Order: sequence, then structure tokens, then C-alpha cells
Amino acid sequence: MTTTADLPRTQSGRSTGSPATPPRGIALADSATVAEGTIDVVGPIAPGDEEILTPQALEFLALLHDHFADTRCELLLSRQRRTRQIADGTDPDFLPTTRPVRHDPSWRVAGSTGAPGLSDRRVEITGPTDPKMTINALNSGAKVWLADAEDASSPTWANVIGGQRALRSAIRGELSFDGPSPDGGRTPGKHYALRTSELTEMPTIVFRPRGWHLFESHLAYTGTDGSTQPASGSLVDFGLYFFHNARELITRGRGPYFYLPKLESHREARLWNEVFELAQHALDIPQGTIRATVLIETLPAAFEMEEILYELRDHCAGLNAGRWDYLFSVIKCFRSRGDSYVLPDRAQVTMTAPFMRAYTELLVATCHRRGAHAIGGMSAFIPDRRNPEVTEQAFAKVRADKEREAGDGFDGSWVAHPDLIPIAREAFDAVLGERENQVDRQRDDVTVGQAELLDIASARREGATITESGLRTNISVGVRYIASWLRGTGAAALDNLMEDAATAEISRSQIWQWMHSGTRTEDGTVITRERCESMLQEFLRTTPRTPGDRLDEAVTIFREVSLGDEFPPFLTTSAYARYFS
Ligand SMILES: CC(=O)SCCNC(=O)CCNC(=O)[C@H](O)C(C)(C)COP(=O)(O)OP(=O)(O)OC[C@H]1O[C@@H](n2cnc3c(N)ncnc32)[C@H](O)[C@@H]1OP(=O)(O)O
Ligand SMILES: O=CC(=O)O
Ligand SMILES: [Mg+2]
Repeated sequence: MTTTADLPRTQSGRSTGSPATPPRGIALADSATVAEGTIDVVGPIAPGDEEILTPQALEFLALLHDHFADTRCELLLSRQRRTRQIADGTDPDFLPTTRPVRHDPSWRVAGSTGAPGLSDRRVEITGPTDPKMTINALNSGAKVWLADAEDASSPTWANVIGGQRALRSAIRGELSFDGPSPDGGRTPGKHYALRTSELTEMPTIVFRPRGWHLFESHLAYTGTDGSTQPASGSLVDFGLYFFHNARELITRGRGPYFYLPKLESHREARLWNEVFELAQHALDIPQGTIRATVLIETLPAAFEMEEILYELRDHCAGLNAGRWDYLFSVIKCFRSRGDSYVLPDRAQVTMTAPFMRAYTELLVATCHRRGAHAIGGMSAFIPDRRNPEVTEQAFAKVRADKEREAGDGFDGSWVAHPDLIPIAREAFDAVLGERENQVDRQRDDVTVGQAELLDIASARREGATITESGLRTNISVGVRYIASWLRGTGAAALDNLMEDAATAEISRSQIWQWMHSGTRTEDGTVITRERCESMLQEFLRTTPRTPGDRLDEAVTIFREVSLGDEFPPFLTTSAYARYFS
């Protein structure tokens, strides 16, 4: 049996606590847990926020930062180095140092054993955590709700704390919400209430904290050396959710379950595992209670699926194929590698492109070999209740997507909208029948290697094109999405598609890549900055304006992340630093 000693360790003086012997004598729950640093609230506190920002919860966050803030920074730096190496010409590959882990057939992950509500995940609805969406998702009839503080969320301070409040109340069966009056107060707004207060009768809640790259600048962490820095968005989201809800979830027949976004290496998975171990220890919750489903949504992570499962094996339920961030990562990694790495119009890159198929096939095979669930991704087509034609089209596209995933061996998949739940359920019912999942279906026929994962050119081989209209759409969607995000809405219906942080990243990074690769649209015209700028101006001339639309600020960010000489790693970090900090 391979041990973690076989994997390279991160270098940090303050991380790596083990569950049996916690670092620095942390006392167990109920007696004071000792943090050495402090977390201070530097954002406004609205009435009711104090139920989330309690002194004990802040101390718990400080404890997590004491142990993991440094390692997080080191790992973010190694991300940058690795992405730079790929951009400069070194292809990613499976790691030679972790071959023993991949070749050891004996280990398995915890999976759904001992994790009530996680064995049947055939339909998962995703969405942000404002009170209305929380109630609608929990009333939706899906098996799981991915409660999202990531791609679907705009991390305004109000959203961050409001989301935690909604989750805390929902888990206790207490959440209700009154929508705005449709006529300025004469008629009351729509009243929203949970259909049941029993957690076991709702979709299982799986919370997705922000990725490692994001800061929470309304909470300041001061370490023992006296230096102060913004808190980590991941540790804040995870920490507050876990602190307030872990015990309640267990008491009510569920558990603290998480989706982990945007990981780029098994060392990041190890960091999460260490966070889990310390958090469980500090609150006196049995080790292994937490379950995590890791999104494989970056190209580097696709080469470390097995190692990621291994690092988190005592806490891991499965992997998810996060297709949109994956495409973004492919563009980011190969952004300066020339024309053979350039993707066609966003709308023309589908899940049947050979390099995308290779990635999902490898994910299913890897998961099932290790007893993990393989969860499918998001089709961006959404229904429109006022337009039956759009709805029919969305149903057909989503049906095809979910049938393919179920047939390939996925154990469940995501939908963006409640009306899509029956479509996805039918597709999975047809394959699963009475079974809760198909984890025991081995995909030994899958032989995906480096060549298949990196066959990016396959997307254009079969006639897919780069068009003027594709370029225009990227500009229009990019700017409109950023404006929505700045207004506090992280998922939006634009042109009958679900747009969120991941899909918008594709739009803006594609423009950058095309512009820097001397790419031509199919009519032979080169994509230059001037051409993009003139389309942007045309977009602004033809777009109706409303007060507070934040379009001007969105254009500023759009120029920075799409049209600059440098490639900013995330549009969200650029926008957050400029407007939310
Ligand atoms: C790449 C990725 O990470 S994918 C995962 C992240 N992305 C997401 O989670 C997107 C989730 N989906 C959404 O946010 C929404 O579906 C949108 C923004 C795309 C469209 O929302 P709307 O424009 O409100 O759609 P629509 O008007 O058809 O909604 C009808 C009703 O369904 C509700 N609804 C729509 N989507 C959801 C959802 N995902 N969860 C809960 N309720 C929902 C709406 O709140 C609305 O309720 P109401 O009648 O009480 O007002
Ligand atoms: O998070 C999901 C994705 O597709 O990105
Ligand atoms: Mg994503």
C-alpha cells in the first residue's frame, strides 16, 4: 500500500496537522479552541449578520488561517509557475513521482459509504445561495443541490454573508422569503417557504466554497508575525459553513458535504484534506465525516485525478467533470502556443470533441476504479417559460447531453434550472433503473493518455470554425456577464444560455488567445485588438442603457482581461480587486 510519504510534501512551517496529533495543542470543541492569529471584520455588518460572524466563528476562521494561509500562498505561486511552463512549451503529463499511487490497485476512497444522502446523485441542481434560489432549489425535487459560492456567485460581501445566513436557516428548516411587491407595495410579493423542514426530504446540500485563488477582503487575517492580509475566500466559505452547520447537518440525518472547485494539483487536494482534518478535530466531529467531490476542471488536474482522489481518500465522494472551467483552463494553458492550440467558436466546442471526450472518459474510468462517484457537468442550454421553442430546444440538447453521460458511466449530472430536472432524471433512470449509481461499472476499455488529453486540435479538425459572429458573441457575453457580476448576480440567462464565471472566462480568454495568435475568422480577416475594440464600441452603441447597469465598469474589466498585453489569471480576481475590495 502506498502511503502519503510517497507523494511530494508541501513546504510550510505552519501547515500539515494530522488528525491524531493536532498541531499546537488545539483544544477540542466546547472548550476554547485556540487560534494564535485573529480575523477582524472590516466590512459592514447588517442586522442579522452577527449570527454568522460570531466571535467563535471568527476564531475558527483564524485557526484555519493560522495553519493554512501560508501553504495556500505557496500553492498559488506554484500554479503560476506551472501554467507559465505550459504556456512556454512544456506539455503537462502524468507525474513520474506519483506513479506508485496510480499503479497501486489496493486503495479506494470513502465514496458514499457512511455519508447519508450521497449514494444516489442522479440529478443535481446548481445555483447561488440567496434565499429565493435556496428555497427553489430545495423544493425542486433534485437529489442534490450544489449550493454555490463559486461560479454562480458574485462574491459581494452581502452575498457572502447573506448566503451563509440562508444556508444556516434552511438547514434548520426555518428559511422563508418574501419577494418584492410587483406594484410598489399595493400587492405583496410572492412568499417563498420550504416545502418541508426535514433535511432528509430535501435535496442533499453540497456546498461549493470559493476556489483557492479568491480573497475575502472584508475579513482581515492578522498572523502571529503581526502582518495583516485579506482572508482566503475558500477558508471563509468553508469555515463559516462548517462551523455553523456541521453538527446540525449530522443531527438531521445528512452531513457536511462540499464541492471543491478549480484545483490544479494533488497538493491542493492535500491542503483541503488537512483543512478537513483540523476542522473536524477542532469541532470534535469524527474524522471522515466530511465528504468532498472534487471538480476536475483544469487541464493540470486532469493529469492528477488519481492523486487527487488519493490525497482526499478518507473524505472523497467523487469527481465532477467541470467542462466550462476545463475549457477555460485549456485556453489559459495554451494561450501562447500558436494556432494549433486555438479552439473554434465557443458554441462549436462540444463534449463530443475528442479531447473533451478523452477527459470525461478518463474521469469515469478513474472514479470507478477507486470507488468514487463520477458526476457529469452542465449543459448551458436553459428553458424559457415564455418561449416554448427555446424550451424545446433546450430540452433536446440537455437530453442528448445527459443520455451520453449516463451511457458513458457517469453516476449523475448537473442541471442549471428546475425545469430540466425531469429530463436529466429520465436519462439516468433509463440507465440506472433501481440502482442508486453505477460506480461498480468499470471502464477498463478506456485508454486515455497524454496524447488524447492534449489533442486540442481535434476540436477544429471536423470543420468547426472561428467566425465574426463568434467573436461578437464573446465580446457581448463577456461584457454583459461582467456587468451582471458587478451588480451582484453571478449566474445569468444571456441569449438563452446559462452564463456564469466559468463560461464568461472562456469568452474573454478566447478573445485574448485569438488576438495573440494572429488567428483569422473564416472570412480571412485577422483578429486584432483594433477589430475587437471597434466591435466593443458597436456593442456599446447598440446596447440600451439603464441606471446602475455597471456597463462602463464592466467594459474597463473586459479590456483588462481580454484586450491587454498580459493575461490576467481570472476575470473575477481582476474585478474583485478593482470594485469589491
Ligand atoms: C459552470 C458551472 O459552474 S455551472 C454551475 C453554476 N451555475 C449555476 O448554478 C447556474 C444556475 N442557474 C441559474 O442561476 C438560473 O437558472 C439562471 C440565472 C440561468 C436563469 O434564471 P432565471 O432567469 O430566473 O430563470 P427563470 O425565470 O426561467 O426561472 C424560473 C424559476 O425557476 C427558478 N430557478 C431557476 N434556476 C434555478 C436554480 N438553478 N435553482 C433554483 N431555482 C431556480 C427561478 O428562481 C424562478 O423562480 P420563481 O418563479 O420563483 O421566480
Ligand atoms: O464548475 C463547473 C464548470 O463547468 O466550470
Ligand atoms: Mg467551474
